[in-house]
Amino acid sequence: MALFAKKPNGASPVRRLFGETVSLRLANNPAVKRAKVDTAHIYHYPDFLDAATCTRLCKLIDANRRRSTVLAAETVQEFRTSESCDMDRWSPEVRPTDEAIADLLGIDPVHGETMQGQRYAVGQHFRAHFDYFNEKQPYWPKMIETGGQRTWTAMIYLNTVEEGGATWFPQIGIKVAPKRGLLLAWNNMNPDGSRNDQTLHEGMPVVKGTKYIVTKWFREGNWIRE
Ligand SMILES: O=C(O)CCC(=O)C(=O)O
Ligand SMILES: [Fe+2]
Repeated sequence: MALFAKKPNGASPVRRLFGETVSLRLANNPAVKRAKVDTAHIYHYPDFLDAATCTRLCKLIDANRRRSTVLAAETVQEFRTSESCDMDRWSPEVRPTDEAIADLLGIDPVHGETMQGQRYAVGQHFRAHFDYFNEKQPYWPKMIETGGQRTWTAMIYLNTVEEGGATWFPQIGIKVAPKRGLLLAWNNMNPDGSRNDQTLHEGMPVVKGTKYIVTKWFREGNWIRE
């Protein structure tokens, strides 16, 4: 059985299994609530991260930020206007949070990409996009080498934004306002392991204040190589 599916909609047993096992684990965690939609698996965990850790991670992002990028480079200027930084998983400041996210989801940390910190100033945004990869794009062979398709996304809001900056899922009508310590996680796949286009989402422009988040994407294969 090929690990990386060739079917047009991307359905695969590996992707299906990630959906099932992680959903089951989250459903059995009393601190976690599932959003009331049928067409995607989206979960909230309020106060997942304590205030002191949130503040430390914000400072780390401030110290290391650079202009954010996207894979389809031609649209970068207006598409994702935030600043980002890679959060070194082996650093003592990052590692406990990085591993706590993987543990919450029950995913072996080797599947997790390097966690990304993001900072949005007033007016900055991340336009509607999918976190899963488009397997028809020229970048896909490179993604196979680094662990294949993205399955789950987990993000944590590191501060409460005065106004704006919500994460909006326009297809399913969910808007999540940034709240310090809140973790949001969703499966980018359907239950059969195909790509779920209902997971389209946007980081809306910040209206007042600054927004800090960390995002962690999990791959179907190994991101970390021996
Ligand atoms: O900023 C947000 O609310 C969304 C961020 C996002 O979609 C991502 O990092 O993939
Ligand atoms: Fe995203």
